[in-house]
Amino acid sequence: MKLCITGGGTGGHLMIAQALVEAAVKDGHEVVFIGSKRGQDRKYFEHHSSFSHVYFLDTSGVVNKKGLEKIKALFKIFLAFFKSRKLLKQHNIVATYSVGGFSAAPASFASLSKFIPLFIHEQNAVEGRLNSLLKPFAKRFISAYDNNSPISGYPIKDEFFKHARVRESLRSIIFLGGSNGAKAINDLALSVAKHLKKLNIKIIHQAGEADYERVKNKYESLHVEVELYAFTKEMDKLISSADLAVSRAGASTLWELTANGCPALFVPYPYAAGDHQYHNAQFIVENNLGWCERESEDLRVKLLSILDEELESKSKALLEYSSKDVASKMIKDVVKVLNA
Ligand SMILES: CC(=O)N[C@H]1[C@@H](OP(=O)(O)OP(=O)(O)OC[C@H]2O[C@@H](n3ccc(=O)[nH]c3=O)[C@H](O)[C@@H]2O)O[C@H](CO)[C@@H](O)[C@@H]1O
Repeated sequence: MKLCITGGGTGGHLMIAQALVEAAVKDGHEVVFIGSKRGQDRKYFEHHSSFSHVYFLDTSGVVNKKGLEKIKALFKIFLAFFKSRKLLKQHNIVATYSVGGFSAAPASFASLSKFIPLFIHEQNAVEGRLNSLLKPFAKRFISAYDNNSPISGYPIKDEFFKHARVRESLRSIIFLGGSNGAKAINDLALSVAKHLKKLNIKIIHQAGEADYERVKNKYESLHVEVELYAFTKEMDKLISSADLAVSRAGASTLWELTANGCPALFVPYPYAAGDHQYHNAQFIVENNLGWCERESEDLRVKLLSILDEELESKSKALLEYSSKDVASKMIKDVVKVLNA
């Protein structure tokens, strides 16, 4: 099968594209990527990837623009739409998988215009604008938050499953600020550091590049030992070694914690589009799998109350909730739909 994967902008979308291309190539399929010159698409796939061909078109976001800027962005998408149509024809593409983001627009519309089946993966509990627009025309709309989704679960790396374990007691806690770090989570960690030391609870902390030095100095002045990172490539190992997490509610991190069985207090990024991080976290809370508190609330009080909570039942429930091999199931599903 010759497949096109389209979309990107941020790591959240591109990680799904990566999981899908790896699963497709493993099954012997050929995959082409159509993304944008803007955002992180190039950083992810320009030099090393499993795609047979990668294309970065001249597109930019539309949603947050006004007036002339919006018209310019729409016109670029219009031109990229024709370019995408040519690419789909040139590579004999039989199906397109969109992972969302503005860069998915040209190839998604081009696929529909050529009656090439369109599949969509939505990462968040609140649908992105483009995904909502395209949903009625898609063959499949995959979402980990929708119990009626044809495939359940979220595509994440196997490593998080390999080291999964049931948490029975609280001996270590990990603070996670997402790819850029989060000042609110850093401040919370510092405000409870001495208390955690007294309770003999080890602290692991990913503070982000921008706030790293400040956080490091503060821990030193508090005389609290900490395993501190600005950014880590060993997230699976760090999460596995923790019994509780305090984390932003970006989709990948949330599902990585779930797959690993690590209960978490989520502190959503308040400015995410459509407040989607809050709704991602609410999904966890409603299913009794973890906790969520807004940045504006008293995070310290909330966290201290969670330290006394029983972790085992939540950890077990998380493990039961997560599904393995989701990317592979998504690729096999495309083949099934095409052969139906
Ligand atoms: C600010 C914002 O709008 N972020 C959005 C962005 O998330 P963003 O990509 O920032 O965050 P996610 O939590 O989805 O993913 C972060 C990824 O980076 C990894 N990581 C992070 C830190 C580190 O030191 N090392 C490391 O490897 C994590 O393990 C995870 O795999 O896209 C997601 C999917 O659409 C959304 O849910 C998020 O709301």
